[in-house]
Amino acid sequence: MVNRSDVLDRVLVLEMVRVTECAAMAASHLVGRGDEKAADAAAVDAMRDALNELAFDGTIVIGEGERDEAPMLYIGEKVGAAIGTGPKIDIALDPLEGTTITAKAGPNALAVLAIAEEGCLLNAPDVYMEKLAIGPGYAKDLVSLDKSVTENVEALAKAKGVKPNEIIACVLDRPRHEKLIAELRAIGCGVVLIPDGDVAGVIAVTNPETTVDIYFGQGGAPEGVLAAAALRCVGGQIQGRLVFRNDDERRRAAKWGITDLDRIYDTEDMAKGDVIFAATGVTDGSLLDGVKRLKGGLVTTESVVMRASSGTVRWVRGEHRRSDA
Ligand SMILES: O=P(O)(O)OC[C@H]1O[C@](O)(COP(=O)(O)O)[C@@H](O)[C@@H]1O
Ligand SMILES: [Mn+2]
Repeated sequence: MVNRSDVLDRVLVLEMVRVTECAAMAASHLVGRGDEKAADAAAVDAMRDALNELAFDGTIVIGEGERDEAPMLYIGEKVGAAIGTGPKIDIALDPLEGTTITAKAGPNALAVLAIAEEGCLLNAPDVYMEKLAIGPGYAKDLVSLDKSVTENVEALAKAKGVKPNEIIACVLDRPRHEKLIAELRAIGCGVVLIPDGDVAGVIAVTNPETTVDIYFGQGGAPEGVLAAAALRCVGGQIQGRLVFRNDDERRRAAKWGITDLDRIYDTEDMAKGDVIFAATGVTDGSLLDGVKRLKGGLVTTESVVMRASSGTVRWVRGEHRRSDA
């Protein structure tokens, strides 16, 4: 028998898509307009309004930044229409993952959201995180951030029954990754360089339709938690280690109760319990198509929503006819 809280949870799954759709449609007006801030602000506004319609007591744990630097959807902000009465939900979000991509009309910009019961999502500070991810079906800890890049590629190649030079790695195209890319190329790996958007980059390792086998490199820690939430639902492994460049960043970590600065977090450490992950494409990408504004005022969206407890993944195509879509 389905109990009441299950029904609520299931309704919430589809409501998540409404939230990411709203953010993606708002940002889509600014695709290719060269204004990252305006695109982000539009997505943030729309996502916050949509979250505030939902019957829960939500707390942002991964958001737009700390209270003094983000006017909305800051870490610790309460959202929802049932604050104090509804179920307590922790929320990790990136209303526009790929602000630069959106400004330049590049690929893979997403509106992203993950929710879980209180305490299930890592309170990651907004610093870099070194990431390593592989798809589903491999032994736990087959690869590790404690091993070298070459050792990890060799271990994965052996498990796949291929040669190391047949492995395809995805890496953010940044000067800080020069050594990493050189090491991958020295083994003969294919390196897919992405301009931005490592949430989609990490998820690509789980998708049989992409050629990507492994994800390497440093990106935002918040994006690491969001990617971990997705991998909890579809399988695959991610490891992350926070990267601190100065004392201010170390202080931020302390503020969120992080004392072991060298800790390696695995998928469950970042997102445990019954996690729900939702994303809507803003621009076309490896995971989702972007928002399309068709003749006659029809607006289409493509979204995905997934749930860790059941492993169900739903692809949702939306047609929006409201004049303000
Ligand atoms: O651009 P940087 O500083 O290398 O940071 C990398 C991070 O920025 C992004 O490329 C884009 O994130 P935002 O659009 O949210 O700023 C993330 O996917 C990635 O984790
Ligand atoms: Mn982002």
